[in-house]
Amino acid sequence: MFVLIFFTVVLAFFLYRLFAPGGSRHALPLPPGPKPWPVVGNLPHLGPVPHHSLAALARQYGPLMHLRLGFADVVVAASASVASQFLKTHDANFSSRPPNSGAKHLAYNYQDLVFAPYGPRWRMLRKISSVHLFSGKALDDLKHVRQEEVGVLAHGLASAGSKPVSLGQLLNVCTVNALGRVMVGRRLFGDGGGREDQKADEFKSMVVEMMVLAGVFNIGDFIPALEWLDLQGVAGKMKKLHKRFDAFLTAIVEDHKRSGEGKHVDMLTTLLSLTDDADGEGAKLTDTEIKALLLNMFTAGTDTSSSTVEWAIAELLRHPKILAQLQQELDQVVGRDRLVTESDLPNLTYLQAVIKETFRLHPSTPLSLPRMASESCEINGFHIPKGATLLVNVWAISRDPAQWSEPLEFRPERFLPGGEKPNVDVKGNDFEVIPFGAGRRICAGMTLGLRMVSLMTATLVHGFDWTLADGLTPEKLNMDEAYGLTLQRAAPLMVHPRNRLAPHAYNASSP
Ligand code: HEM
Repeated sequence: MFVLIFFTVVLAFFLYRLFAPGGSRHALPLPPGPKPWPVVGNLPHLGPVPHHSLAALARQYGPLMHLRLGFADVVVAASASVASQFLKTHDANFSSRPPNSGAKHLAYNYQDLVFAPYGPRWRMLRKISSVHLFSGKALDDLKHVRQEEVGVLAHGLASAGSKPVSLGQLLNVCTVNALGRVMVGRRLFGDGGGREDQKADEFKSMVVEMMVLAGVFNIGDFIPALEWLDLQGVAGKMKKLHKRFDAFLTAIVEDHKRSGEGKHVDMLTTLLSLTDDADGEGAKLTDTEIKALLLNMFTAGTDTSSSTVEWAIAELLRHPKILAQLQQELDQVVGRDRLVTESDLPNLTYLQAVIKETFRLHPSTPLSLPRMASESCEINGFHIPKGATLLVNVWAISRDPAQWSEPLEFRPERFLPGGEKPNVDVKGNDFEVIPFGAGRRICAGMTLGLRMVSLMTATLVHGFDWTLADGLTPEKLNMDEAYGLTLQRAAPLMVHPRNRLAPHAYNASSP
């Protein structure tokens, strides 16, 4: 076995040197970067938390770096201006994603929206989700669903009693149920009221496992000759996890077909009813494509939003003056007689600054999602080879001291009039803070994500005072990040809520 592996790697290495993607033979140089090791290249440089290691490397080699991971060319953007070169000036060329084991084993072999190659099928899937889920009209039509689910969360917290609550877990149930009602016409878990629910715990752990696996730099993706060996066991774990997700999604789709189409007004009914010539949307979707789309929404759309709110509350607990100022704004605009609604959000200026500042310091996907160069091109005088993977270190960009004063400080005021970035938003226009990415493949669910994150944060801050469990003081709160494609807290936030509104405000009208 050892001899076989040895010769496979050596052969692959020499074939690679022979047919290497033009970088070294090109007139322009490749961007600078750390010297790669033989065969594995710069994989060892990535360390346990790649966005941290890549940020440190960028300080040494500059905001546009070239790495060789195994046999793959990888370029890393670590400043706002370099990111805008890739995602604005050269966006069309970087609108596909590189092949990877996650797309193959977890996302139904690229049949989903997140990993679909840029082209007609991606356009069709993106259009379907834009029209039925994310358009202004679709979002407004379903705003009562989000408000009801956030109301159920507040009701559960108001009756939490003396036991501490795991805030991230409850927020996750809230986002999954809100999305579940929109996507498949029903809640997926329990009553959403804050009691423990084994199925919900299991689902969250599946999503987190998916993000952890998808975040692993899998050797087989970068050294194809070694793919079959699955050295880190990643592909094996992905296949097992895929079976669990598939069973979960198949049950939902079959149940929906059985319970009679036309009864529900939800996205799954619409997807099942599309025909080949359906209203210009292009094609009938197969059951696999439908399951892949549901999988995207339930994974890309839940943990990202709920963990952002968990980070926001953790920051506010560490900054009591900012928390008090936000509560004051909420009391002024909403009063103490009812919960926040989505219609209040445009009137909550300080809340918006707090949300932006949370996204700046804790972007849910710190390395965004990878893109790929469809053709070779020139950026800032460097050669970017065809097929190179692009990583945008959005985490490093939004902590860049060249752009932000005291970048590690949580200071929402920087986004207010008179602050250093009064007109900057997080929607992909201002490259110094791009938590949702930018360009053609910007997050499809950005508007929904922003509304959910804002509504949940506002409701938690307005509805409750908070203390940390086990007598922990805010200064001692662990703010470490766990490893994965998404930015989880290493230690879940355990807290005690204390009601601050009139008792009737918490009486959620359960649908
Ligand atoms: C806090 C909330 C969220 C954040 C920070 C976030 C972040 C991101 C990022 C960085 C990307 C990659 C963009 C790029 O390549 O430039 C992405 C893609 C995507 N997101 Fe989100 N996301 C969030 C919420 C959601 C929600 C609520 C949904 C759906 C329910 C969603 C669905 C998607 C999909 C489908 C894609 C792939 C788009 C494509 O490839 O065309 N996301 N998201």
